[in-house]
Amino acid sequence: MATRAGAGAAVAGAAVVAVLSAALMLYGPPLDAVLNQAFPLHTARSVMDMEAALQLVRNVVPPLAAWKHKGQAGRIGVVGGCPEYTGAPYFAAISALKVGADLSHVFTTQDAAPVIKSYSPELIVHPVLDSPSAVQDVEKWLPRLHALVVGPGLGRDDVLLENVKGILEASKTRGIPIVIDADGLWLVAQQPALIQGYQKAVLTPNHVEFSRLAEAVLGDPLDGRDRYRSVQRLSQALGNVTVVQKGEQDVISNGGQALTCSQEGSGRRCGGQGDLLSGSLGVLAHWALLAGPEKTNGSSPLLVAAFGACALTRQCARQAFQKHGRATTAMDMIRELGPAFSRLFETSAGADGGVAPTGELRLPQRGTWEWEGHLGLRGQAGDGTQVGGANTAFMPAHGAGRRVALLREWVWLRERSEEVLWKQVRKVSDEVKAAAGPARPSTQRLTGADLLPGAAPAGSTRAQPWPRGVCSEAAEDGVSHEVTPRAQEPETTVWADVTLLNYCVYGRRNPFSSTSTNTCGAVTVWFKVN
Ligand SMILES: NC(=O)C1=CN([C@@H]2O[C@H](COP(=O)(O)OP(=O)(O)OC[C@H]3O[C@@H](n4cnc5c(N)ncnc54)[C@H](OP(=O)(O)O)[C@@H]3O)[C@@H](O)[C@H]2O)[C@@H](O)CC1
Ligand SMILES: Nc1ncnc2c1ncn2[C@@H]1O[C@H](COP(=O)(O)OP(=O)(O)OP(=O)(O)O)[C@@H](O)[C@H]1O
Repeated sequence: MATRAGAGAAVAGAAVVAVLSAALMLYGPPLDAVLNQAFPLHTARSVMDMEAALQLVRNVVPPLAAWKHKGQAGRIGVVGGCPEYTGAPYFAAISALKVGADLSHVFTTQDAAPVIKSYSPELIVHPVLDSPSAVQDVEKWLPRLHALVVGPGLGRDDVLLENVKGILEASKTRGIPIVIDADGLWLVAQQPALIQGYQKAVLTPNHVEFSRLAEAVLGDPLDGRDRYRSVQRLSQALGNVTVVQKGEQDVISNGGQALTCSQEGSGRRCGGQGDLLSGSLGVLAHWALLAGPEKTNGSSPLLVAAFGACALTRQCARQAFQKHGRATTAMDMIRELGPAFSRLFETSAGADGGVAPTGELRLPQRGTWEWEGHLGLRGQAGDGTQVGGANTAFMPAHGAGRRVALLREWVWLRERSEEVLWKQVRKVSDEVKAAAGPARPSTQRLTGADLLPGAAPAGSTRAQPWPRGVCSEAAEDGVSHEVTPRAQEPETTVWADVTLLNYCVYGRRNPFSSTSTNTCGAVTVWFKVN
């Protein structure tokens, strides 16, 4: 697992504010390989471990697509909330939506329901949990739900816990993935048989909840010296349910495999972070099980999902803390879910139509990986000789979404100078021309035929910059293209010391500008981080 410090060391000091797409391998290495490197716990994790595990998560994220209908990306149910705790189920349910579920239901008590509804019109809130017919009321919805999150803000009222017991039994019968957190874990500690052997369950205990479970199930208090072993033992004793022990590092195990997540978070421990995690995990668990071990290279989908949710929560914490410091609350973290998700799990080079995210350049280890990036230019697009001005790219996304992602990619190399970059591009261009003939520029209206399949260097993970035809469709799709105000651009700066390997350029008249001389274009560059 990566430490950001490690990444920071590799990129220290500087200056690329960019959105560059990481052309990572479609499938990462087998999780076993990651796991083998992930322990012992006290060893520092490398960027490669981090990237490998994150890549497995990326593999299970479904593409956004025009042909999909509402609900296909996930319908999640949160069972929890009581008059005292209305925030927790809200945090979990809204997090599920923001991670990408289409619909998020909350099953709560009659008193808590209007309060939770009042927080958000986006949640579907059922005031049923304290009703005598609670189990049947929830059961009616189960066929439509892809995952349940049980416990946030539930409290410990006996009637509610009894109802939740019935809901758990009904959900298990239907094979629904269940994330159990907070007071749901209290219930499990009282009656471990409830989830014994149910391998679609994920438990997400904090320190106290873990100790309680360990005592109940293993008869031991927590062995703080060997968290990995404790988590593994608890998981095994429960029949290989997945356990996520949250803490300074999150330790995840299904009894066989184990993984740690030490993604940089923040020092702020405000309440609600666990709710964000459990709601996010509900969605990721559904996606991962749907994708299956094929997409996780044979490894446990729930382990991968849990890792993804931990990394995401911690990334939200980190981003929120950068903005709000000590004042950070769970809501601030939830607002970061979109950008954090993009940063960790979406790449503009994704073959499945994901719109390019905003975010920082994710740098690989020095000297090891090859990347593809897209550098925008305005001015005379083409052979790269007249560049300057705003550095804006219309970058076609791929696949079904057919949207044009407008990216403002500001690239500074060392001196924060575009000119340095373009000198590099020209230099590489000359080398490429010498070796293989010129890249063919186009300043015409872009059509599929104008796409320049610049030769990817040997071993490139993508054969050509983007699929033929997509650009022309994108240009004609009538989407309105707005320039993102600069102020909204991410301010993250990272240093890239790169060697450019190859590039190709395309350009066309800018259909969104009244100035006839204004062209826009993009260049795909393959480069290596030194
Ligand atoms: N806005 C809302 O509606 C929110 C509602 N929430 C809901 O509240 C309900 C109760 O959940 P809970 O976590 O407060 O109860 P529980 O597990 O009994 O802990 C009690 C005590 O254990 C300790 N302690 C806790 N963590 C620890 C750690 N890592 N390491 C060490 N010690 C630790 C700490 O003890 P202290 O330090 O105070 O002595 C703590 O006070 C539950 O339904 C939840 O969903 C929350 O989601 C937040 C937002
Ligand atoms: N010391 C820490 N350093 C960094 N991240 C942490 C630390 N402790 C917990 N976290 C992260 O915070 C998130 C929530 O964990 P936490 O232990 O706060 O859960 P919780 O007590 O169940 O939360 P809630 O307040 O929602 O009930 C997890 O993603 C975890 O990785």
